[in-house]
Amino acid sequence: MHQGDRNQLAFLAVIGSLVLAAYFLLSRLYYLYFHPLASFPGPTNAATSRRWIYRVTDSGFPEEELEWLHKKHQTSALRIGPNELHITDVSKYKVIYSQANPFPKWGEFYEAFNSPHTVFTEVDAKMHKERRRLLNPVFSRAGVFKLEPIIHDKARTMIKKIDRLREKNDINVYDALRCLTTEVIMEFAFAKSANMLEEQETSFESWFLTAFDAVAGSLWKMQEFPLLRKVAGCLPDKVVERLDPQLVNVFRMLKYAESCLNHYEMHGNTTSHPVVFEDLSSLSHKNKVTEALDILIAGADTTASTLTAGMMHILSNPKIHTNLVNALGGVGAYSGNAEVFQLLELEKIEYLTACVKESLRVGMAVPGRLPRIVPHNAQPFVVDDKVIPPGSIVSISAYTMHTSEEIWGPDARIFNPDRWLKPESKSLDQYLCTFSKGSRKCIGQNVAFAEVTIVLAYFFRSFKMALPPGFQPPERKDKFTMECNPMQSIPIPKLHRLIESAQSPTLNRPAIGNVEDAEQESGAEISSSPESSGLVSMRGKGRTASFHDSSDVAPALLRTNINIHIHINGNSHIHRQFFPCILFVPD
Ligand code: HEM
Repeated sequence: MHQGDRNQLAFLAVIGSLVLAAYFLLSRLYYLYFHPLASFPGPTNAATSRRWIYRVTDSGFPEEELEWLHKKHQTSALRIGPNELHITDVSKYKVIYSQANPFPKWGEFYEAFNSPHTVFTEVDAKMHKERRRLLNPVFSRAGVFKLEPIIHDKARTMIKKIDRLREKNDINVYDALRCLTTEVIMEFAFAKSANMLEEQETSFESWFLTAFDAVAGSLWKMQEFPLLRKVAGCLPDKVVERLDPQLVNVFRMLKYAESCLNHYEMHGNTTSHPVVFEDLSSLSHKNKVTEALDILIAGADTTASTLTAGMMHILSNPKIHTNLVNALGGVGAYSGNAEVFQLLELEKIEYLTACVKESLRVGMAVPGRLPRIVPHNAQPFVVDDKVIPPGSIVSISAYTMHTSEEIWGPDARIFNPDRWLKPESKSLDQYLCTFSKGSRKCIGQNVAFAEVTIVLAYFFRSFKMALPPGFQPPERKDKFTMECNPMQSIPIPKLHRLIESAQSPTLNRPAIGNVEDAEQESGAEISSSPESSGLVSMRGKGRTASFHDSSDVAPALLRTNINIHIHINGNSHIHRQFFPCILFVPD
């Protein structure tokens, strides 16, 4: 190359870099000072690039970070992306997620689920309405009653297996529940079950759960790198498998869904209950498979994580535990006779329903953002006396709704079934946002409600249960739906440890009501540190955990058998946890 050519290339490289630098600088200036959302407070990095929210989302449980930032900036409309606000004004929930005029779903977010035009991902209101009309009957209350025998059948299989294994093997309750809920929805969506509950002789492991974890694990990456998603979508399966071996199970899952549809198309519905395929006859083969698979993914882990969280909370408070067992007629009342547990009967047990609702509230399986676009040609959307420009992306999280003291009172974060049993409690239903609200609310909520009710009844009538002393809870992970970090899932300890736990004074103690009591109980020191914006800081012996406020600390102490060492850094990197480990105490 001539010297002249080299000079020219160097010149072009310098100009290119300058143009790029000017572009970044100008776009930063635009987003910070001239964008329609420029006047809304939030972290600077969030205003200029979406990387900030991807990073926070990927960190595990973004809602706590957002809550802290709302407090820090003293705002109900926090800027969390160049064009996105997170809202905490709870009165606006029904405006965004309304029945008559809902704000439309933000397409880019839902594209990452890689299931275009299903009832869950469809952005176009008309097309969504049409698909929902097809599916509504099978998800109705009448449809759920027809599905009820399947739930009993699967619950009995699970209980029997736990009973068989509990003396010799560790049992992971979270996995057991995931197998159960997946199988129920499979029967419902595919007219066939993969027999996950019995897949392994001595555990509840299943290739299907591995596939689920792979799907959930890749979701935020798919959000962050839409190009990667598009490229991966064009590559042959074999190449994708090579790039990410975990995806083998995902393809296996797709193939399984397809084989179920083929079976259904050849033999028709051979079950005694309605199945989703029946309502989808007008769709193409491919769309039927995607819809059924989406319903399976939407309904399986969500219900299992709610159940797991609910059981942990119930077991962590002896009073609630005893009340529930008594309301159900005592442990051992289950005699293997399914008649005892008919849903209609169970729904009359007020304390059980209260525990179900509280499990759905506190153990919300979809705690995070459900992003929507502020519509044009509508009433101005005003938060903090500021009009939010049409075209902006907004959301109010279930986490925000369910931790609101304005709605639930000072014990908003505490698992308290009694809140549902007061004369005025009926009005609280409108604030239970676990399933979202309006025209895009969960179509499977009747199914989920039935499953949680029936399975809690089976567990608490079949076994004496207790949390083990001093176990390490797994990290809570929000991957759109709540997951336990599989690496940290703790198995149920073997029988010789049950005696120890049954004698543990912690398990018989009433809930500790406040920080002073908690300090006394634990011998640990609890303090509020100003640099962490009122978050609770606590030092003691043992392991590390973090809590958002003092009301969280007391029940946590009880649950974790106290010797915990809590510290919170200025950045409020918080790991609040729930516990998939439950002991089965022999009668
Ligand atoms: C405790 C269990 C469950 C929770 C917490 C839950 C939560 C939710 C939430 C929050 C949404 C709205 C999502 C959004 O706006 O992006 C939703 C939608 C949906 N859920 Fe559920 N769900 C549960 C169980 C189920 C079950 C059992 C099924 C199926 C059998 C199901 C199927 C669906 C479907 C198909 C949608 C999309 C509805 C639409 O957009 O019209 N879910 N769910």
